[in-house]
Amino acid sequence: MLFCAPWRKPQAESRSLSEIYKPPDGRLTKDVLLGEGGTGEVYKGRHHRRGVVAVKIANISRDEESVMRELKFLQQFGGHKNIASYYGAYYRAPLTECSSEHLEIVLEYCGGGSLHTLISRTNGQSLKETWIGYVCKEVLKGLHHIHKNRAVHRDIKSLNIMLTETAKVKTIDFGNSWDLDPQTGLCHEADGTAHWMAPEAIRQKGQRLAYDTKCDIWSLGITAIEMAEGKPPYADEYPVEHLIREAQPPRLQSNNWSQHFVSFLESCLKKDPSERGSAEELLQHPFVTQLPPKKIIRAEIENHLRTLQNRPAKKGLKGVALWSLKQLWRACTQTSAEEEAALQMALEGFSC
Ligand SMILES: Nc1ncnc2c1ncn2[C@@H]1O[C@H](COP(=O)(O)OP(=O)(O)OP(=O)(O)O)[C@@H](O)[C@H]1O
Repeated sequence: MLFCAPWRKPQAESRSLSEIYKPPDGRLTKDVLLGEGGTGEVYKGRHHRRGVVAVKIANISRDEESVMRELKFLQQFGGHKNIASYYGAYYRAPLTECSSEHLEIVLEYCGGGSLHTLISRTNGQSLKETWIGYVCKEVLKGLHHIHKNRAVHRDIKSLNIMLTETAKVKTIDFGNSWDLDPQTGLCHEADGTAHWMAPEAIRQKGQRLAYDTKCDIWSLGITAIEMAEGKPPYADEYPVEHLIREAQPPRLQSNNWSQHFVSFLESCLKKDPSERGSAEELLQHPFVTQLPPKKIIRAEIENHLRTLQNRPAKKGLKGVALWSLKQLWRACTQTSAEEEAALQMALEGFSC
């Protein structure tokens, strides 16, 4: 019996990848490295028609099937406004006999960085509750679209949620995504990142897995805790799988969060997936329906992203001290408005 429909190369596409995807031939240039994952590196680049883009370099010699599966999901879902757009892919032949074939996947550039970076570079590693509500709402919209089409993302976490420079929220990385079985609506393959994985998606010895779209909702709940507390529950525990399966669902540590937030999390983190809210249901939850106007929240986040961009990345105390001294020196040589801004940044540098 077929459960998770495995990806198969369509009949019409039994041609070689070099025939399906053309070489870039000067249409695509790569610039700075944006990030690195299991699939390969992601660069900021320039496409002759799209302008600034992100370029994901996927090694097809290593795992062609998973790259092609990711491409399929990008093509299918990249049109949604909460999913990074897919613009196309180019083929790169191996440079030598021993090197690998690559696909250069061209994506919408998310210039605000990952949600993970936003959390880790914010003082106290805790985001404002309205920002958490806004991010959850935008991710839920993307998930609703994916789930409606009978697929699961299976790797929702702060590293796979990106922000544009204007604080729009975009889900990335469909490398773990999977189509649900058309008959049962279930998936039986174990995959995901341990701390964010739903209890039912964790394989136990001798047990057959069976889970559905609700696994993404659990991962979103864990991501909401990450936004509030800077890390997922049991962050320092390895392995964590037995805790996720056996312990009570995680809760927020502080009592300072609103009842709406607490209740939203309870709906995301029900251990029994049939009691967990769906994306569609959670989009009606007051935690995300009673937010201040989106344009206000986006302006706040956009402003914060700009401040972070002007601040050095964490380089240890010495790096921060040196940078802050430079800012102080600049403050002494500038006009009063610039002086105040530079002083503010210098002080923030010491606390970041
Ligand atoms: N569209 C984008 N715009 C800007 N940066 C991006 C974009 N896509 C990816 N990145 C950066 O590259 C990193 C790796 O991307 P991605 O998660 O897609 O790679 P991966 O190899 O599939 O990772 P994983 O090992 O989690 O499967 C991201 O965390 C992010 O920092």
